Amino acid sequence: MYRVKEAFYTLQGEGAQAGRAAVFCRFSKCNLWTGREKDRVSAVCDFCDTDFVGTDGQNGGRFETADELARHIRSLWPEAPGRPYVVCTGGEPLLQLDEALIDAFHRAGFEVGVETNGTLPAPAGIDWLCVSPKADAPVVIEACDELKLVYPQPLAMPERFEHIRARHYFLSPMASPSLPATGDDPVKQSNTRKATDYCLAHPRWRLTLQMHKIIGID
Ligand SMILES: C[S@@+](CC[C@H](N)C(=O)[O-])C[C@H]1O[C@@H](n2cnc3c(N)ncnc32)[C@H](O)[C@@H]1O
Ligand SMILES: Nc1nc2[nH]cc(C(=O)O)c2c(=O)[nH]1
Ligand code: SF4
Ligand SMILES: [Mg+2]
Repeated sequence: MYRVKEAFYTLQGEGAQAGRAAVFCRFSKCNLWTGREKDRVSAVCDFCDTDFVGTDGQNGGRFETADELARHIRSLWPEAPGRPYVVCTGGEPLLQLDEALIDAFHRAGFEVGVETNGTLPAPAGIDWLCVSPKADAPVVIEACDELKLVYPQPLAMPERFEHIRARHYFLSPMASPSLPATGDDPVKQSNTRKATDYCLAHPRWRLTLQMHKIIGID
């Protein structure tokens, strides 16, 4: 059984695949926060901008089999040329994503991207793996396509992750979890300046912005 909070067709807003059309499959639950506001202060990851509790979002639900979920996700992809792309996120997708589901996505014609906090092993077959470390949570993934670190995090500064093999090293300015996606976010503005300065001083790292929030899409 797979539990999905929501699923939607949009443009990937972050990282090296930014601007690419994708169906986002947001799995329920995370291992670093319950998702309840009252638990945020005591959570390992305390700045999450996402609601991943339950299965009640747009196109969300419970899916008994991998093929059933893959068919559902495929129904959200347009009938048009271009390689179908699914981004598995959450919540923490690696609590649920298994090889059976990756195989089902591939059979449905999808390339499979994953957004993970890196604390759980990744199943084989993922086409694009993005690891985004959180606070002092141990990262068990040693190689990925992109490392995308939310910045600044006092317990997770960039130097700690340079041993992880990646094609791209990104800093993503931390946004206020509570503010609406669009509009003024002074905290994000100040973190964007800090991330910019870090990239200028450490050119291995590149800046990525949450483009979807800037343009006001999902
Ligand atoms: C909601 S997480 C879900 C996937 C996975 N649990 C993870 O943390 O990577 C999706 C992406 O949003 C980023 N993110 C979460 N809260 C954020 C915030 N307040 N500001 C900027 N990025 C944030 C995460 O670092 C991750 O790259
Ligand atoms: N457009 C868009 N791009 C994204 N990239 C990562 C996201 C996520 O929440 O995992 C996300 C998201 O929620 N929307
Ligand atoms: S950002 Fe990722 S790891 Fe942190 S609470 Fe949200 S879903 Fe979990
Ligand atoms: Mg998001």
